[in-house]
Amino acid sequence: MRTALVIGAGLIGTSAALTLAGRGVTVHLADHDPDRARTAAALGAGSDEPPPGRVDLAIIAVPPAHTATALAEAMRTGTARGYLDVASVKGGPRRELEALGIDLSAYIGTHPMAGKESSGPLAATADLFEGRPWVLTPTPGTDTEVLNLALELVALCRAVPVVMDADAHDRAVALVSHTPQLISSMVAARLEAADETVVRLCGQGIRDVTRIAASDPRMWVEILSANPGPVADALAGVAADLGETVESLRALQSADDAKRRGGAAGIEDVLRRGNAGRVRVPGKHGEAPAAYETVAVLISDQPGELARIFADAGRAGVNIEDVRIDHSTGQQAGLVQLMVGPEAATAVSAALSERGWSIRR
Ligand SMILES: NC(=O)C1=CN([C@@H]2O[C@H](COP(=O)(O)OP(=O)(O)OC[C@H]3O[C@@H](n4cnc5c(N)ncnc54)[C@H](O)[C@@H]3O)[C@@H](O)[C@H]2O)C=CC1
Ligand SMILES: O=C(O)C(=O)Cc1ccc(O)cc1
Repeated sequence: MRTALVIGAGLIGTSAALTLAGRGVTVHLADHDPDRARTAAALGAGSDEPPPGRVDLAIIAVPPAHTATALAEAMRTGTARGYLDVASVKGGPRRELEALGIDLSAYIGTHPMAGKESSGPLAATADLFEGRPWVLTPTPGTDTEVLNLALELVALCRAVPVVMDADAHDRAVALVSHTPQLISSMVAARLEAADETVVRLCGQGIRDVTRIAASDPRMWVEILSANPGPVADALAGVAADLGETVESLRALQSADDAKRRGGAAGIEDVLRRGNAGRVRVPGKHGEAPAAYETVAVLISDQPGELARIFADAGRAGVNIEDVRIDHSTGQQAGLVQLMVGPEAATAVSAALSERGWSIRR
């Protein structure tokens, strides 16, 4: 692929454009808000001038409700050899395109399983898709050349291609993405009216559970509106667990021993099923989840502290797999949790202690 046109210079479009531009592809950026295309161009994601001729690949990265019309318009003008979209739902946009009576052989629906709670070009990063699944939904009518262009994009982004049927994709993301978004929002919504003295006790657990509650509601209304049935089914499963858990908790307040035992068993059951589900969540590059060890290091709240820890761990030859920062309210200190392979935990603790860091294991 030598040339690409990205339509929709937001988080996903600009991230793909940054990656392609960094790998030598000539990228053009378009957005119905010209400021967005200009910002993406200023970040090094390509040019905000229209392409001089036909490009190899047009990437449509606009909100789901606008995806089919943006695709149809680009296809009508013959902008590219191949066309793909990245919308979070796949069945709806395809059916809309079919209803418009357009020849879909040059189109493939795709979905990178990577994103963020923030949107727009300023949130984009060139490594957003690295190691993440990128779903491709070819049909028997998809041109091989177009499938190959999509595979090339996925490879350039160092993502992992996963071929699926569009409707199977929508049922899958209802469970692993759309329902979690709603649950995260619902947990965070409980905090809206909570007293400040309560909110200041928030620790890492609620931060983890509510990160995606910061996502753009308009975008999510569009995503959920395009996948309501599968999401309602998945959410009904959660609602059943919620109902049973409330009953178990009420039983724990009973004066009757047997009822209390039943309540504890109910709670234990949902927690154990949670453990069993959690171990199935794949690790960093899609492989089985790694059992990392956590080394917690106390840092003072000063510029450059994190860089010093990383440099000291690097000097000890240790690969940091993941990192988390706990800020203590009202204190000029925080706890950095370094996730490392089990074989590296002792070495990194020793090396950091030697350099004067305070370790909490
Ligand atoms: N945000 C996320 O984490 C993920 C989003 N997606 C999908 O990627 C697509 C884009 O999402 P984001 O980049 O997050 O949104 P965004 O809000 O950051 O960017 C969307 C851009 O499209 C532009 N736009 C809207 N309608 C347009 C039109 N008709 N023509 C040209 N430009 C238009 C907007 O001005 C905006 O700059 C959506 O379909 C979303 O479902 C896929 C994976 C992850
Ligand atoms: O922020 C995260 O971790 C996400 O998982 C974001 C996300 C949002 C929408 C998608 O269609 C795919 C991924």
